[in-house]
Amino acid sequence: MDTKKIVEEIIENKAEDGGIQQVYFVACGGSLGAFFSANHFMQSEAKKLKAAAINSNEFVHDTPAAMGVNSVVILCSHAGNTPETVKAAELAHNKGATVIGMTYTPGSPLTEFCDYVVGYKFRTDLEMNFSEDKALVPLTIAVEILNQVEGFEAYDKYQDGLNKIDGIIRNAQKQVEQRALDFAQTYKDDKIIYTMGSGAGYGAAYIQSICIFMEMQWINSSSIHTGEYFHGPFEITDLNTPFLIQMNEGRTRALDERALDFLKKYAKRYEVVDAKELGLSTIEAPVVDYFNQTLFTCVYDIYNFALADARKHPLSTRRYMWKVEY
Ligand SMILES: O=P(O)(O)OC[C@H]1O[C@](O)(CO)[C@@H](O)[C@@H]1O
Repeated sequence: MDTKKIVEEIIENKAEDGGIQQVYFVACGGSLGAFFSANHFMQSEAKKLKAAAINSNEFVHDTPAAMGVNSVVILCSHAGNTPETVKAAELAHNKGATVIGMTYTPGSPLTEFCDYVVGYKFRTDLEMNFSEDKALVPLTIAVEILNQVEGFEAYDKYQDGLNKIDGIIRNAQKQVEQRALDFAQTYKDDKIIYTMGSGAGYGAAYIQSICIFMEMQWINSSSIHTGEYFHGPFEITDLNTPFLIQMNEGRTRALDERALDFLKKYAKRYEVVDAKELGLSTIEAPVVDYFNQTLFTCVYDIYNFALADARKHPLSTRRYMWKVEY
């Protein structure tokens, strides 16, 4: 069933109970980060609908009081077997919420408690169109929910963006090929790399920090919000500390520019990934913000393969994950 029909059916089923009032995005790690732009979209654009992105275990132990028959709970687990995400799905199901499960693994344990199961493509899928990316699938669901519940004026502009994003990302990936190799050579021996970002693109910086630098490369990191940078983190800026700063195209670009101006003055080792320079501006202004995350994540792929190669540390290396009890 396509997204539009799924949302129509959910609205019909909830019509007598007060309709959809809340949307919760629930997952762990990279799958939670993939929800950030969809959640940001809801929080920015909705006048009545409430939305939150919540770690699965927090959702289980500190369940929002409003969660129930008027909620749509969208969960994501790539493997579909992260225990706390499966538990969160079961809890949402038992409370009467409509449960949408996103997984890359059909038939995985997560799907047992889902009213709808939605797939997505992963960036290693050679045949993929980037509009089916893990961050864009929940965003498309969110756009559909908002449009059908409250109306969303830029709905057609969003569909146009979906049609354009694949070409934009393919060009951008080519554009950064040499830069990624240079980055890998420059930073391969660093023990710490901070990431910086803001707004609807922030999820890419978050994933890059926790899943790539920390999990897959064992490099210390933290994602710093460019607006928050001036309220603490900027004190660690010096000529040696590396930063990867992403520049959004859209409403929060001013925050990123302010942080970059400071880096230009007081830092020396920073890499700039700029959505405007990478061609995102062909997507129309009212919706362009929401495409930053997928562009950055897919461009980081090129950097990450180069870095892993230069460091001789494959992205699949783990010490604890899936190996010990946790
Ligand atoms: O529930 P999922 O999406 O399979 O996630 C499992 C793991 O994969 C990651 O998203 C990336 O390896 C981790 O952050 C997470 O712990």
